[in-house]
Amino acid sequence: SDALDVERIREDFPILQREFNGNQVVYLDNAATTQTPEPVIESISDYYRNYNANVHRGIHQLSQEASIAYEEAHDKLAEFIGANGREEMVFTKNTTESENLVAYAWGLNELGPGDEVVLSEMEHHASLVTWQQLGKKTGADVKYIPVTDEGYLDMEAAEKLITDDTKMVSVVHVSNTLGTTNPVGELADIAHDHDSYIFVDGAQAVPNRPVDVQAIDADFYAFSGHKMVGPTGIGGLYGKEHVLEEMEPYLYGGDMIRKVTYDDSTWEDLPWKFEAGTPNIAQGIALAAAVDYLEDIGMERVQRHEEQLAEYAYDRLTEEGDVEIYGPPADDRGGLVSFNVDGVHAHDLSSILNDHAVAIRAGDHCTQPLHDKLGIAASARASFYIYNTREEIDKLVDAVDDARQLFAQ
Ligand SMILES: Cc1ncc(COP(=O)(O)O)c(CN[C@@H](CS)C(=O)O)c1O
Repeated sequence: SDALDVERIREDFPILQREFNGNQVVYLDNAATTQTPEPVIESISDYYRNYNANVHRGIHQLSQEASIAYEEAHDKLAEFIGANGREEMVFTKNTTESENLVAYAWGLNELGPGDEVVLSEMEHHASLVTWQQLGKKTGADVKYIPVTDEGYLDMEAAEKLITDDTKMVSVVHVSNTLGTTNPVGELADIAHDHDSYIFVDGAQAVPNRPVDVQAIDADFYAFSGHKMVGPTGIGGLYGKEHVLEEMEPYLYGGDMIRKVTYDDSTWEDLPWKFEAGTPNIAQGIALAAAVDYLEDIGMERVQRHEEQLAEYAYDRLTEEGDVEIYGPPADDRGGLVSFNVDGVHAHDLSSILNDHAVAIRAGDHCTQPLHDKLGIAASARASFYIYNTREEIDKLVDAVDDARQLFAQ
């Protein structure tokens, strides 16, 4: 069948065999971070065991091998997201650093009073706080595209908010709280009609579905390796080559320079101009192994699997009539559900679920303003990935029922 082989995949994740209080772990916190399969773990060990060296073409064999592997990882990630090549694929620590890189390397130099940055009300703090603070530093105004009651962006409002004063639109591709998929291609068109850049936060999209940054026509696109079965400490910033060429470096130091004198310096080619100092070499190489792992499954299959689980979870969780789920309908959301159970605080719920070895997230998921807008202090969130099953969702629902019995009397 065209479905992915979950049982085969689960064999690559020994952590899923762990048991707490006699219960096998049910890991449903994949929007926070995903687990790491053996081939990715092995790629890290293999690097340190067999060809650990500093990169950028030292003159000895080990450095050559490490340099080539690290550089070719850029090619693989570029291809994975539809970029033209490594020149458009900067490795960063994570999505947060990618947002900050553009805010400081571009925003600080280009924004000033009278300029506007347009965000959405569902932005993650990585984008929202970054551009909010850049606005304060530069005098630029920050505006927010409203989110409708159904959890979608109000596109009529977006058309009005994005004007010739807009210099940057920064929007999330898939919301980590609502599960909404935003029309980022349409937003890119609107932004470009007004000569604005668009930055797309793809932290919850690159791991979960096919992404083509050129089809979207994003000027910048960010993602994190640890959310796509890669290690922590590595992420990506896609930028159109001509845009990155015009940008000043973000961090200065070794590797990012071409010539240095006491008076001035010149910069390396892209993407190295934005990768100062010794990079996370093993993590970059392992991120390429993560791409191999996901491409072996197929991103269309990954997306379909996750979305079917989210739909099943939505339907099961709402059977009792006392659960509110935030965001779009069951059949129009990414692989996560954020919810509350009447009479049970999200933190109490997650604690009871933990007694059942069911791992979810509770809190604001780094979208506090959105929670304020929803009128809730916190929500519980279950997020699914390639190794989750319907049986695990049944365990989630049973544990929720246990909490309901305990708290909602
Ligand atoms: C949409 C979105 N944008 C940016 C980030 C930040 O990713 P970093 O790798 O931490 O830099 C995240 C990570 N969201 C985690 C931690 S708050 C979650 O539990 O939802 C995200 O979901």
